[in-house]
Formats: sequence, structure tokens, C-alpha cells
Amino acid sequence: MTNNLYTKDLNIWFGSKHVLKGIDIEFPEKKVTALIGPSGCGKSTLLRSFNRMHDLVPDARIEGTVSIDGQNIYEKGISVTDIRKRIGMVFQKANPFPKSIQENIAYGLKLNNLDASPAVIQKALEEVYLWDEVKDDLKKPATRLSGGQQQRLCIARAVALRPDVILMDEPCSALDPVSTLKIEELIHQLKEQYTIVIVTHNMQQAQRVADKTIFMYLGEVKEEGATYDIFNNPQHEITKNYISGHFG
Ligand SMILES: Nc1ncnc2c1ncn2[C@@H]1O[C@H](COP(=O)(O)OP(=O)(O)OP(=O)(O)O)[C@@H](O)[C@H]1O
Repeated sequence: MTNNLYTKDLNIWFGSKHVLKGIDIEFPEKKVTALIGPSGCGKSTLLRSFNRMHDLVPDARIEGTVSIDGQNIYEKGISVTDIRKRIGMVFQKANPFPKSIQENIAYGLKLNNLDASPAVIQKALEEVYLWDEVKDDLKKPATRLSGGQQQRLCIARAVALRPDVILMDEPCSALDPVSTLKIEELIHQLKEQYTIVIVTHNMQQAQRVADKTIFMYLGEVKEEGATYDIFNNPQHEITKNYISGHFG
């Protein structure tokens, strides 16, 4: 059985607005896939659908399949907590809980009845290269960390649950260039263990981090392929115009 993430004829509406139209895509395992496209084309809506973030949006309607490990995450009776354990999410703005650094990691572990021992917390912080920076401050509020450190803590929080997939919605857009570089290096390391899907407006970033790139336009997938090919040999005029910065 494969734990590949894929969608089949995925359609999403908000009220009468048809926001995602017949999305059929596959995310290669233990690779980074970038979702790019102009503002409002549906990148975040797609990303959020992968861990059922639209469940609480009253006028959202979802049809089609989002499959992980051969299982449709929208099937009746599936545990959303379990889905979110397997498909973690990191947001645009770091959102640590108003708790200590160690409690930020322990919280999700306890919620999922997993080992939340100091050794497990240390390992998660080491994986995001934060341990050395915070090991003497584990009981201090996470909100005292810098923006980049907070974002790495949020990634550690996701990693601690040993997910199959990590979703990242513009994870560097609020960060300075040095912190951005650290997150990009971290993404390179993390893909050895996790499938990563990243939404980014930054074309250089997509080229630096992504193995595969998907260009979306008006709620549809216009073009997809190896990142090098999308940026060096786009098949559609609209992709070419977008990646060369003619609109966005
Ligand atoms: N909860 C919601 N209710 C109604 N409409 C929504 C909702 N969320 C998103 N939309 C609409 O869906 C469309 C796609 O939005 P989405 O945020 O997915 O685009 P995006 O490509 O991620 O844009 P950006 O790059 O600006 O973040 C937009 O027209 C947006 O207004």
C-alpha cells in the first residue's frame, strides 16, 4: 500500500462560488511539491482541504476524493484527529500555543495518546535544528521566541506526530531572509522523511525547494511537472507569463 497523497476530481464550492474545479493531482512521496499561481486561484483552499480545514466553514461544499494511504479522508466515519496526525499543517504566520516551548510539542502528542516524554520532545526540536537554541528555556513561553524560531517550533510540533505529509502555507512570508533560508534548509532535510506540500508566492523559493511544481489558475491545475521543466520550459503561455512576473 502506498501512502501517496492524491486528489481525484476534487471540487470545492464556497456558497455558489466554484473555487476548485476537477483537481486531479498526485504528490510524490518524500518529495517537495510547490503550489504556485496568482492570488485567489485556490492554492490555500486546496492545501486546507488536505487536512479537512473546511469542515467548520458553513457554506463550504466538497466533492471528490482526497486520498492518503489509499483512504479517502472525506469518507464517513473517519477521525479528523487521525487525519490531522497523518497530515500536519504549518501556517503563514507562526501560531505557537500560548504555552511553554515544551508544552507546544507535548500538547499534540498527548491529544493523540503518544509518548510526550522529554526525549521525544528533544528529538522533535533537534529535527528542526531548534534544540541548541532553546534547550535551557523549555519552560519559557513560546511566544518569546523570534518569528523564525516560532515557525521552526510549529514545524517541530507537526514533526513530533510523525506525519506522512506536512503542508506548509507560505511558511516564510513573514520571515526575514536569514530565517527564510533556515526554513528552506530544514525543508530539504525533512523531505528525507516526509512528503511536503508548500504554497509559495516566491518563485525563487519554489525553484530552490521543490521537486515538483503545480501551477494553478482560476481554480484549475493549468500545468504541472518537474520544477526545472515548469520554470525553464513551460508549456502554456499563461504559466510563462506568471513565472516571469507579468501578473500575480
Ligand atoms: N471561507 C471562504 N468563504 C468564501 N470564499 C472563500 C473562502 N476561502 C477562500 N475563498 C475564496 O476562494 C478563492 C480562492 O482562495 P484561496 O485563498 O484558496 O486562493 P489563493 O490562491 O491561496 O490566494 P492567495 O495567494 O492570495 O493566498 C478566492 O476567491 C477566495 O475569496
